[in-house]
Amino acid sequence: MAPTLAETTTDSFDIADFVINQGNGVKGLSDLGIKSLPRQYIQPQEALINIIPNESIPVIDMSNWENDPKIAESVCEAAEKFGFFQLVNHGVPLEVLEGVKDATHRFFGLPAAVKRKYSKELSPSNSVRFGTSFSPDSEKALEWKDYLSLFYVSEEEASALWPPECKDDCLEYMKKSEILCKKLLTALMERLNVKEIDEKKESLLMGSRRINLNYYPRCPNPQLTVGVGRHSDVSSLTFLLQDEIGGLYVRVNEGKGEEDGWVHVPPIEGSLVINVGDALQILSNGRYRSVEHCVIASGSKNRISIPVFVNPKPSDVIGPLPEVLAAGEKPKYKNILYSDYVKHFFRKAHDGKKTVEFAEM
Ligand SMILES: CC(C)(COP(=O)(O)OP(=O)(O)OC[C@H]1O[C@@H](n2cnc3c(N)ncnc32)[C@H](O)[C@@H]1OP(=O)(O)O)[C@@H](O)C(=O)NCCC(=O)NCCSC(=O)/C=C/c1ccc(O)cc1
Ligand SMILES: O=C(O)CCC(=O)C(=O)O
Ligand SMILES: [Fe+2]
Repeated sequence: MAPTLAETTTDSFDIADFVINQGNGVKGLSDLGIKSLPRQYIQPQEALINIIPNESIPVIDMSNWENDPKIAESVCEAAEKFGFFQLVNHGVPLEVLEGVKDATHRFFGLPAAVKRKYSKELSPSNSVRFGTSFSPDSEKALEWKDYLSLFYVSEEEASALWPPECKDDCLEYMKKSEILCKKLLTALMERLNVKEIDEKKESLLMGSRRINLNYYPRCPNPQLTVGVGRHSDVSSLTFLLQDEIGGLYVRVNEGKGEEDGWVHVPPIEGSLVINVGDALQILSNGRYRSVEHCVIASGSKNRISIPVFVNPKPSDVIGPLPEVLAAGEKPKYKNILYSDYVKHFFRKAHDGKKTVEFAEM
């Protein structure tokens, strides 16, 4: 039985057990109507960020992509300079975006006992996982986020194992965003002198995909905690769909002499946020940048976001591409097995851009 509000303010109530083990998540806590943030969620001061107003990441209109080469150029420039941009008129149908947002609300609206069936301990497969926070065993403070993470192996596996409340919408979104993904990667590769995406390159760039459904419930003291701590993604590219609430921040001006800080990514209806991940930073020998970002939950509303991580295959060895090194550039990264890289990322708490040190020469 769910605890009463009075019980939640006493030490006799085991927050971690309620949130993590019983599958209630932070949604369960928030739904209880707690008035202050439990101490387990209070982040150390250094996790809190300096927000820069009046700056933003580029917004790129793709309507004339086929006829105007400047649009591809602005994508590549944004990937070099910011590692983050928003796309409008990107060709993924709006009803598909709405469908996957509705599916996310449907999934998180299920009873805890149903969602718990997909937890690490009970899930029928490693490719389906419901959880809370990022890496609860290794974090000093927990994160204010619940998630469902679905690794795509095949249509058949997804049909058999993904939760029926969301599988069709997730698959449709992944299918419809693939065309866009190929367009962006082709343009990004041309700039690196990679003229053709052959089978091997296709595997390195988009050999595996994972979709996460993120749920950040209303939070009593959002300034004291994080929805997601500062991190860069380990993907090649991430396609992020967010709802209208806002709360995603991206680091700008790091090491550039200007004010180092974080800018908000304002929700734009129908848009997709694209960011470069560590795998593309490594493949491009640092030319495209995977940039730190984090999420602050809302004090008044429940927020959802849906990233699709487009990645190398777990069995691929990644390192700087030969085309990039052809002109004599020194490699900044060694060759590493991609699944080792991802395991290293998942084993620790979020720690900004430290993951990539694992691949440095
Ligand atoms: C190494 C993987 C991830 C799992 O392989 P496995 O053989 O099933 O290995 P394990 O089940 O032993 O999982 C390794 C560790 O990763 C953990 N893990 C296994 N999936 C998960 C999971 N979705 N979530 C968070 N821990 C997990 C898992 O709990 C385990 O930790 P530990 O038990 O402490 O040893 C394998 O699927 C793989 O190589 N995948 C490559 C494709 C891939 O998933 N790429 C990552 C794209 S995700 C990305 O860019 C960003 C994600 C992200 C996510 C949340 C954020 O807050 C921010 C960013
Ligand atoms: O919720 C968001 O806006 C971003 C989430 C994120 O960075 C992630 O899941 O990797
Ligand atoms: Fe991320």
